[in-house]
Amino acid sequence: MGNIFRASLFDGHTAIVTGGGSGIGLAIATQLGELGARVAILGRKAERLETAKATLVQRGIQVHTAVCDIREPEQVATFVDGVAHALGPATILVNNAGGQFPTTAEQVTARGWEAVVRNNLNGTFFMTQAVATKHMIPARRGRILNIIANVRRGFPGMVHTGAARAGVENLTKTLAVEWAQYNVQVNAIAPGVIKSSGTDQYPPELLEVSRKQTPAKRLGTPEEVAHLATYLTSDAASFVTGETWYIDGGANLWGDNWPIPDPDPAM
Ligand SMILES: CCC/C=C/C(=O)SCCNC(=O)CCNC(=O)[C@H](O)C(C)(C)COP(=O)([O-])OP(=O)([O-])OC[C@H]1O[C@@H](n2cnc3c(N)ncnc32)[C@H](O)[C@@H]1OP(=O)([O-])[O-]
Ligand SMILES: NC(=O)C1=CN([C@@H]2O[C@H](COP(=O)(O)OP(=O)(O)OC[C@H]3O[C@@H](n4cnc5c(N)ncnc54)[C@H](OP(=O)(O)O)[C@@H]3O)[C@@H](O)[C@H]2O)C=CC1
Repeated sequence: MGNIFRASLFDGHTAIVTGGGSGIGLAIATQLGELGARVAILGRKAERLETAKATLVQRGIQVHTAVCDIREPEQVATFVDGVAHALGPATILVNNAGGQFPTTAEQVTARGWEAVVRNNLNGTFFMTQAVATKHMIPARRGRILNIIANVRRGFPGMVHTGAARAGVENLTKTLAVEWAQYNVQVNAIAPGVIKSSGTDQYPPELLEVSRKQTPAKRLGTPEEVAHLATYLTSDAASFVTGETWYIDGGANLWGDNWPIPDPDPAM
């Protein structure tokens, strides 16, 4: 599918896309950049960022990259200041960095729980607070978009990420209200199962179950998520705030979210 948006839509904007070095984040960074935004991406792996930067620059996009772990507030502050210096204050923030691993609730260790909650909930808040206070609130202008997951019916099989993403969904509502006075809109996207560099790490049989459980009978693409992100960060959505937008081929309405093991017959 081609791009339905106006080429100069984001002229004069600076967009931060966390985790913009791969998958959904890179698709969003590409689309915002192709529509005129200057783009800043971060991640933990320098090599991944360099490869993504080359792709974006090849498309004529002005890019800033820096290694940053969103779980560390000092690194976040340094990154956000670096963006202002390199590209100007951010008008758009897409909190896309995150992830987890499949586990039963009985088996998850304290360190595993903490790693996932820190990544998805703490990291999103640290980045949001820094960008809003340093760039958006002083300018009285900003769009924040949080990428979460399908948590409508809990997240059996990934209890840690379900709890963390539900936290981000609630954060989205709270900040939409608190920051409406500053002309900062805050929304969330809940993707279903998307074929990406992220899900390529999951066992193919799990993804096949998800495909069958999706009414559309296919997985989504990063570009489809990027189209929704473009709408929600554009002026077309200037009266939209505090909402979570599902993009999942109907998956949240039907079928198992993610397969959980059958009961152990010995128990
Ligand atoms: C249906 C929708 C599908 C959604 C798809 C997507 O989201 S696609 C996107 C997918 N993309 C992503 O998910 C990318 C981002 N995700 C990540 O970087 C990791 O998943 C992370 C969030 C755990 C952080 O990692 P990190 O390197 O900072 O963490 P760390 O090394 O410090 O580990 C801390 C503790 O975590 C535990 N533990 C860790 N891994 C596993 C495991 N596989 N197995 C079991 N346990 C695991 C372990 O207890 C460990 O403690 P230990 O044993 O060392 O004492
Ligand atoms: N694909 C799917 O089906 C779904 C994905 N999602 C979510 O969408 C987002 C993008 O996923 P996707 O593109 O598929 O997967 P990827 O694994 O490709 O993307 C995750 C990105 O986040 C970065 N990242 C992870 N942790 C940190 C951290 N602590 N600090 C900075 N950067 C970090 C990674 O870079 P690096 O490793 O270099 O740090 C990577 O670029 C994730 O939050 C994911 O959980 C939600 C629902 C479904």
